Amino acid sequence: MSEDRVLAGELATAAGQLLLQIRAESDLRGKELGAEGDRRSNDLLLERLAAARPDDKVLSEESADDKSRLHAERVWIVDPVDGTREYGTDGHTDWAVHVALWSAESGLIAGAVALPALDVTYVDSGEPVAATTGLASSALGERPRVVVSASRAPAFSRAVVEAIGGELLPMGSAGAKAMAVVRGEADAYVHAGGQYEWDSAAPVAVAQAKGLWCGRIDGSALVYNQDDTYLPDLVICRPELRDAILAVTASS
Ligand SMILES: Nc1ncnc2c1ncn2[C@@H]1O[C@H](COP(=O)(O)O)[C@@H](OP(=O)(O)O)[C@H]1O
Ligand SMILES: [Mg+2]
Repeated sequence: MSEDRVLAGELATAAGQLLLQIRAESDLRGKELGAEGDRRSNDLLLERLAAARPDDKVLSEESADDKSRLHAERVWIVDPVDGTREYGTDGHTDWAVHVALWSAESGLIAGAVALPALDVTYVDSGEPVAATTGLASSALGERPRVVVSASRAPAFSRAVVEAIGGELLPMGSAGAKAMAVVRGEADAYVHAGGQYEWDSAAPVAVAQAKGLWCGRIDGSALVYNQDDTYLPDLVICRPELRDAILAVTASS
């Protein structure tokens, strides 16, 4: 595995452990805990990236946007806590830390998604694999499961599950939802209505390496390190579901 991928995995895991510790030791809950976790996880990621990769730029949800990244060769795209709402709520495991690396030459070249409450970090293998070997070995179920935001499910959610004869599974965090598809617990993740580059960069890097199809709801490519970091919609799904899902989402 490339050194960048190893670093992405180490940083996401370390930030996740810090977040677990903060949650265990703090009396804060809700938005206050989310804000504290965001700030301290961001500090850890920025410090460790500055030490390990001093020449690279960083785009973080929790930092001022340094536009020099637009001319950089390599940009780390990080979300210190994804699923902030769930992190602040007792009993939730659907929150994540995202660390991705984008290069001007090749787009996303490394990605790690830590799910600290589940004690697991997913790192993209860097080797594109066939869908049949990369995905969970289970065949597509009779009723494919579609994960959607627990608080902001897209308007087309119901139409998507009707088109594929599936069922909806609400869940927090873009990273947690994408990794549910990577694990084979779900078959697709659809989102629309708002999101930013840091919400999807690392999850997409991992999901693509697993042979999942990733793109916008109109079928176009997800493009990162843009001036405007708003990237409001995406589909991550088993390739065999792509056409049926896009038939609904592209016309919505
Ligand atoms: N309509 C919207 N506008 C902006 N961001 C959105 C959004 N819907 C979801 N997101 C962001 O996408 C991430 C996953 O959301 P959800 O849990 O609802 O699926 C969250 O990231 P953060 O927790 O990092 O803010 C959330 O803020
Ligand atoms: Mg996020």
